[in-house]
Amino acid sequence: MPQLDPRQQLRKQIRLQRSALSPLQQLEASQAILEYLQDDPEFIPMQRVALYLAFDGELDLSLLINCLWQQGKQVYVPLVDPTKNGEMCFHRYQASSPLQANRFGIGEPIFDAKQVIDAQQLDLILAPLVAFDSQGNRLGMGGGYYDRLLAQISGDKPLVIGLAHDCQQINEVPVQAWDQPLKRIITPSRYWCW
Ligand SMILES: Nc1nc2c(c(=O)[nH]1)N(C=O)[C@@H](CNc1ccc(C(=O)N[C@@H](CCC(=O)O)C(=O)O)cc1)CN2
Ligand SMILES: Nc1ncnc2c1ncn2[C@@H]1O[C@H](COP(=O)(O)OP(=O)(O)OP(=O)(O)O)[C@@H](O)[C@H]1O
Repeated sequence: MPQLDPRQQLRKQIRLQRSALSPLQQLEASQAILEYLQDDPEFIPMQRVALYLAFDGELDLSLLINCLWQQGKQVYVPLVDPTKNGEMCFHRYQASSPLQANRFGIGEPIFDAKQVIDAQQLDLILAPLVAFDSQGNRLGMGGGYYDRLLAQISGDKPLVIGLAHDCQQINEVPVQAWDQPLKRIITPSRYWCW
């Protein structure tokens, strides 16, 4: 059997831990995130928010999504390009948007070029991750989707915040040259800012 590389091993281990969280732990985590964001004055003017549709034990954002819709804000979710390896865009997601599973089994809206937004037009990106460390280093699912996208962003806008359960924190992410460290991460127990 070929050995998994250390990043693959970490992904496997943390994904298992994350999937083992109970429905109650998941619910409490979702509520905690909603409270952090609702109480943050910085968040109030933000109109265009990209986030993700949770799978595999990721911190579930359904509560937040409903709250954003109620506030009349625009919600965007990732849509992977099936023709280009590693490329994704952010696509509008409304209560009426039909969803279909992508190649990874993650729900996404049906592609419509008019509903794609340039990342630079967003106010906020809430990014999923598999593992993070106390320096803000991020390990994702391994597709390089967010690394590529975040590499195109410069300046203060959009604000990028990683979201994770506390159990996703590890001592040290084995970083690669292309990894994009995060300036902020929110977990149910802590708001990290670097
Ligand atoms: N909710 C959510 N949506 C997201 C991401 C995410 O991390 N979370 N992504 C963030 O990048 C992109 C999808 N990235 C992914 C990359 C790899 C795998 C995955 O399951 N890989 C398999 C093996 C590869 C395959 O099936 O082709 C595996 O690891 O077992 C899933 C999603 C876009 N959408
Ligand atoms: N800015 C970039 N430009 C081109 N290729 C990149 C870039 N960032 C990452 N990649 C490629 O993507 C692949 C996967 O990267 P990595 O393992 O770091 O993904 P990840 O951070 O875990 O996943 P994700 O960012 O999708 O959550 C690597 O082989 C890397 O070469």
